[in-house]
Amino acid sequence: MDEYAIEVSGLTKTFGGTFGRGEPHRALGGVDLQVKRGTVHALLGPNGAGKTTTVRVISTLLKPDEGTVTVLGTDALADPAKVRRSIGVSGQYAAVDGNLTGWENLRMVARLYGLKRKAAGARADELISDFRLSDARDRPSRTYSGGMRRRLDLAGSLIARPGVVILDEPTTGLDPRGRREMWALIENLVSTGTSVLLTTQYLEEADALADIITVIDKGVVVAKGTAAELKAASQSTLLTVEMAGGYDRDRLVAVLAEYGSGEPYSHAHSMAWHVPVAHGNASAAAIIQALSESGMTVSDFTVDAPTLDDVFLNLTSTTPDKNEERAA
Ligand SMILES: Nc1ncnc2c1ncn2[C@@H]1O[C@H](COP(=O)(O)OP(=O)(O)OP(=O)(O)O)[C@@H](O)[C@H]1O
Repeated sequence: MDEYAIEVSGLTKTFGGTFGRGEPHRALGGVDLQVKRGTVHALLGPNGAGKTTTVRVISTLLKPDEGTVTVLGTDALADPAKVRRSIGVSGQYAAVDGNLTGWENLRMVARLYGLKRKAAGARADELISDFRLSDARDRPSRTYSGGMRRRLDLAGSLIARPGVVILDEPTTGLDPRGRREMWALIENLVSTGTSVLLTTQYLEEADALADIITVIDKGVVVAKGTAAELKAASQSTLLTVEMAGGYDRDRLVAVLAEYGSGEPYSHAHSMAWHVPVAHGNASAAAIIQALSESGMTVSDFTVDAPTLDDVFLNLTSTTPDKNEERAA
């Protein structure tokens, strides 16, 4: 048996530019991804990183320009129908008919999968109960909360007991409680041996759920590993300096870049600058001294362990834009 539930190699996809209309946009620039059987793998990236494009290719809804996709040992490009039968896909935009009750929605999907009337009803009963929708089973699903609709959508993707489940941003737009409920369901799913690939913009979500995280930005993989490995590989501490009054931005960035161990960055309209530093206080002291020698006054500074968001920002803010590169 293959070690991987999903194996993706060298995926590229460029949109647009057909019939002379619009500039072509390279959404994927050679993505590799391996999801081990029985694990949760998070594809993490900011808006427009290429997450949905990747999962659409894996789900056989979109053909890549180049690359290979294997799902449970089947070549997805050669035999998409077989792959479709072995995966469940649950999307950002829940495929739920609001006029049908939760139970009717599930029974309809089960019928579409070819289950006989009685078996379809029984499977719907089972999933309604597993997904804690019993109280709402006979209400039109348009009356459901966002969290309930997501649960119903996820339940629908599990009708045929797929070995691989792909979840595209399963908790975007949910409140913290809805998010945690979804996490519990996903953990439960994987405990039964299902392999899960989920896309997310939330590092916290990847941290909570995923065995392995692949970070993608502008269509390229920028990091891969366990949450702990990503945090350890990202520079261990972050120096923040607050600048007093006017300062020479280019010189400041040059000093931070020289002594820091990563790209300096600043949030919009802020006098504070951040740079990862490899040697904690020693690097911080060297930077403050160098800034002072260059005539720039630091009004305040802190040396902190990076937050998860800082790790993410640091990883994704330095990715070269393949489209800009090509245009240059
Ligand atoms: N059908 C399409 N035609 C043209 N461009 C597209 C198409 N689909 C996606 N893109 C572009 O490809 C890039 C990657 O999009 P994709 O939806 O995969 O990103 P994402 O990481 O899923 O983002 P989000 O978190 O916003 O859903 C974006 O720049 C997007 O505008």
